[in-house]
Amino acid sequence: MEQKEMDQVMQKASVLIEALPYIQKFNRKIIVVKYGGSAMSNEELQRNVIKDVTLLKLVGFKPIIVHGGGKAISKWVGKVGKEARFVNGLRVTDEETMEIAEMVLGRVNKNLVTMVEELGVKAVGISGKDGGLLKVDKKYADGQDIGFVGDIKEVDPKVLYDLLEKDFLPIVAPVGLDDDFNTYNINADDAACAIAKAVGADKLVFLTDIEGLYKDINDKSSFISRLTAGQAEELINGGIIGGGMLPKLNNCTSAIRNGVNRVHILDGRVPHCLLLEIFTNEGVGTAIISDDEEV
Ligand SMILES: NC(=[NH2+])NCCC[C@H](N)C(=O)O
Repeated sequence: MEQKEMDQVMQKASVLIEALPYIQKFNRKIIVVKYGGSAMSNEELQRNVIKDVTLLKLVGFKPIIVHGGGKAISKWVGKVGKEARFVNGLRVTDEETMEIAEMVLGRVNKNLVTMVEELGVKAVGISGKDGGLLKVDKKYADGQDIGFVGDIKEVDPKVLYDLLEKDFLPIVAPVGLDDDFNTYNINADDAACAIAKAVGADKLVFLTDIEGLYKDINDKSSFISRLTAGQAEELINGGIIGGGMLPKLNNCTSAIRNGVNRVHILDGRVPHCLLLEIFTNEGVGTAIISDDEEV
């Protein structure tokens, strides 16, 4: 073999060897993946995400996917001649909108199941209604009634444990029931976070539309690769984190405070970001770790 070829072979081998300690460490561990945003927008990105999650499963992790509806809910709401309305980023959800959201999420859910099945892994798609997984209260936006938007008040993880034990890959659509068995739409980030806490996940991963956290959003060199939950709370309290990132980061710290080992914010637009984050030392996104770990 020529030297150049030899180098290439060694490079490939070292990538695989770098993964070894993580494969050992996360064996049989639960990892919750929130799948939403742009990573859902085209089929190629979808297949990449599904391949990554399936690979995680095949090397011995126990992944759970919690997904959103992407742009599809607004599209279908528009098709029936309704205008999508949001208050503080929350979709105003009347009965008809809820009906559409549940249908769209059901379809997205089964598409994801199909993609996993195509790769030879058994997946089961459920919503938060199944097995009483997600119980909600009605949520208000600044005191305003925004319809069937739910705040998770209780998670019963039994159905997920049963599926994992039987070696199925659970795929969850964020829909839940209130005490009167009305149907509610739930923010997928909130659902993923609540589920990760309830099942005692080792990792919670958010696939988002940004690279991760920045100290200064206008300065690309201020990217934060790792920080502790305490440091994240300092950023939150210091008003450094704005807009859509704030609720996400609150979910991250809440997960760590409730027993999840690490939370990762990844750019879902980067192909195979999940594998790059989990199987390499440096990762590609932002890892939020517990306070007793070293940054
Ligand atoms: N963004 C980072 N610094 N990531 C580090 C990831 C380390 C390791 N692969 C893990 O999953 O825990």
